[in-house]
Amino acid sequence: HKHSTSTQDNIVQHITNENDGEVMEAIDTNPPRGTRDFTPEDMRLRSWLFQNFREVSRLLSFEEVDFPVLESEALFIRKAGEEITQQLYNFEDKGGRRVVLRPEITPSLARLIMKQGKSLSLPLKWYTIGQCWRYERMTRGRRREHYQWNMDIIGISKVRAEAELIYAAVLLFERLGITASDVGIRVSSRKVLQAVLEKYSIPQHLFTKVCVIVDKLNKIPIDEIQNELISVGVSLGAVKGIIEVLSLKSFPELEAILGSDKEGVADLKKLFFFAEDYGFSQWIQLDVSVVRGLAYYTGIVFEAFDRDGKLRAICGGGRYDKLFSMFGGDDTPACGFGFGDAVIIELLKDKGLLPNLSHKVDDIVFPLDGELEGPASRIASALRRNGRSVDLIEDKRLKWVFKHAERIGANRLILVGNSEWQQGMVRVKDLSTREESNVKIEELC
Ligand SMILES: CC(=O)Nc1cnc2ccccc2c1
Repeated sequence: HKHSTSTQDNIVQHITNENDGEVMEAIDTNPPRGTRDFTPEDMRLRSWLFQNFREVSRLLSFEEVDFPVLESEALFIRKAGEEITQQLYNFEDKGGRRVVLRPEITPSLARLIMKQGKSLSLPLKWYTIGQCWRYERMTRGRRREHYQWNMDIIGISKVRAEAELIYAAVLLFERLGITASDVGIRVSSRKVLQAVLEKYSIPQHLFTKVCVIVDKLNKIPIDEIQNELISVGVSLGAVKGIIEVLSLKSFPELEAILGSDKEGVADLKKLFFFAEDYGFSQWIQLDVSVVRGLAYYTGIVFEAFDRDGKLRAICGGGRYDKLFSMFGGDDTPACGFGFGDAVIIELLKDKGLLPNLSHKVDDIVFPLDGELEGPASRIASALRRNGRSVDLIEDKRLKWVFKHAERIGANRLILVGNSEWQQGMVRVKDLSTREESNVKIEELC
């Protein structure tokens, strides 16, 4: 009989084996809360997406790098109240070290650049695809891990770098069949917000906190935003001014408020100018409400969104010229973006753009009776050495083998039979033309 006790996190069933009364614990087959397994079908879709990330990185001459998922907690301790630093998946290891499962990639990248110091010749264009973690109360049932494609350009201070990054994202979208009518990219610059703070003579040290709060616009009610701004020390007049500027959507409006000589406005105008040459003008729009929620952005910031407004941001990034000096390093200009593996898949589903990926095998090799298993292995081995993927079958009935061949979409079914083998032949059924023929072993390729 079964009697099960269930706890929140893992259901463990005690199956009492009546024969010898021994309790055999059945493991909980679910992965840890907020994490996913990838079945072969899931993995084909993920690999297809990641292959596209890699191809775009190659097209833009980015080099692949990688970092440990485990990092020192110190790398992510920031005082700006970001959600990402309030949900650190942190713990103390057996050596008493404070460590985390990284919530993002950029700090690790900065760490490696600093570690390599003068030996690196700038500029660098690096990319990685890595799993990131957060620990949030499961009340929201959100995932605790996702994979992110990160693209970063280190050592270029001009806006051309941001144009390359936005172009990379656009190229990825186009490769997946997504168009500028499906997705837009909101672009702004934190220097615009900085100009507003100066206009209201708000002290510089509030800049990062204001950005993190303002990033929650359109996510939490406007009066909560105002309260949070006031609570960090922004005057009511300045709060009104900030909210007003954030609603601007055109350069004339922006210049009317800030003047056209402002660095932030000039940067954005350059970006929109470059967009013409790159061919991504249709994708971008000025939207001053975009600040992104990470403390270290200092200049242009951008995020891709679905024009139906059903999904969270698809990807996002910006310039972070102060991150290296924050870590005690030189003032190295940098910009980059992160592109998650979850929202993009939801978008592709909504647009009917999910690819139909099946398990591909070139040949199925099947010995028609027991003592032909040796020859069958010999044939499979020769074919594999020639680069063909082979599924060598045994202990199955021929009926099953035919169905299996159809199911996994093999190109050829190679049957090793006695009489044919005596003449150095095998029977080959081409599964696309359905032709059957006897083929010499050496002609099998
Ligand atoms: C849609 C989704 O899975 N978002 C997600 C999931 N896990 C994360 C883990 C760390 C940082 C951000 C994350 C974001």
